[in-house]
Amino acid sequence: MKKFTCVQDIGDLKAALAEAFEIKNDRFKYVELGRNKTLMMIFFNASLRTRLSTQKAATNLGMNVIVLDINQGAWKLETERGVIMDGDKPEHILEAIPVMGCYCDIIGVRSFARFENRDYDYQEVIINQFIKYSGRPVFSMEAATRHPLQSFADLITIEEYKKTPRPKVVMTWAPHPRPLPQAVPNSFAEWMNATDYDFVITHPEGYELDPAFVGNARVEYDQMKAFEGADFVYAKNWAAYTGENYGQILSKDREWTVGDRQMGVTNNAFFMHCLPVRRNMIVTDDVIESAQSIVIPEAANREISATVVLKRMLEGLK
Ligand SMILES: CCC[C@H](NC(C)=O)C(=O)O
Ligand SMILES: NC(=O)OP(=O)(O)O
Repeated sequence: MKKFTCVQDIGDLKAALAEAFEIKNDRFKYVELGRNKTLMMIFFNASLRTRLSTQKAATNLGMNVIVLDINQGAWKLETERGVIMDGDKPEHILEAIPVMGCYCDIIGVRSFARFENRDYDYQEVIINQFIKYSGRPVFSMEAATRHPLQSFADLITIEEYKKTPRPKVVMTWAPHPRPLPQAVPNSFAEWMNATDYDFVITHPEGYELDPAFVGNARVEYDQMKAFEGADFVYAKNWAAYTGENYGQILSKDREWTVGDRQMGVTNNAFFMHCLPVRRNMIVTDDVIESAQSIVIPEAANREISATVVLKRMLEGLK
């Protein structure tokens, strides 16, 4: 595996899930694979789960780990080519990337959408520069348009908890005080569309995601209707994607906050969220604390999805 940025990069999902459950059963089984190999994790944005679970995954495989928070301690990076660098950025990313590649064997990158220009974000400029110039295998720790480590963990979790072969999975928008990226919902939709689940997306009008990610999913503007008979509810906020509204907050309607009212029309659905979550904006205290909430096992599976991806990258180094 040379890159992991999207569902296609993991290949056959059944094989990937089998590998995940094998590792979950014995997460140190491949501890020799990473001996004297170094993972470098590069964060342009904050993180708790990705930072901790990916470092744990690397130690499961016997790897050394270097973590760099670009905005704390490293030189401010110019990322645009052709810019006369007479401002506050002493280093260009096109030098920094191959230099970082000198000190490691595998690179993970977190670089969120900037919401300044939709084309720039959706061309995935930053992570593609790492893929092109680092000389190392690169995986996404959430980029501008996807979060594959999260979505792989979400799939593992649904497979563990589903009570029917083809569960109804509903991804619902919920309100948030800040404009959040479309990466998590895009990615979840991409992975759900790669399964045979009954997948529905529900959100207020104006929050339509990129059709490339929505695919064949059913879109329902009536949240209660969408929730009817659901087996899994996946809640997430995202800023508007379409046209001039890109990156904007169009609604903070707390009628969309997931509570007992909505969960009451489901098929005793499990509640999921990638975390961090704003309680009583995205979901009520009662729902996220209920027996149906699996947000903690979902977060725990981030260690498993990262271990599978790192294992495949290490195997590719041989
Ligand atoms: C895993 C989620 C990361 C990020 N969340 C925030 C709060 O920025 C997002 O919504 O994409
Ligand atoms: N779900 C997730 O990626 O969490 P962090 O942003 O804390 O890494």
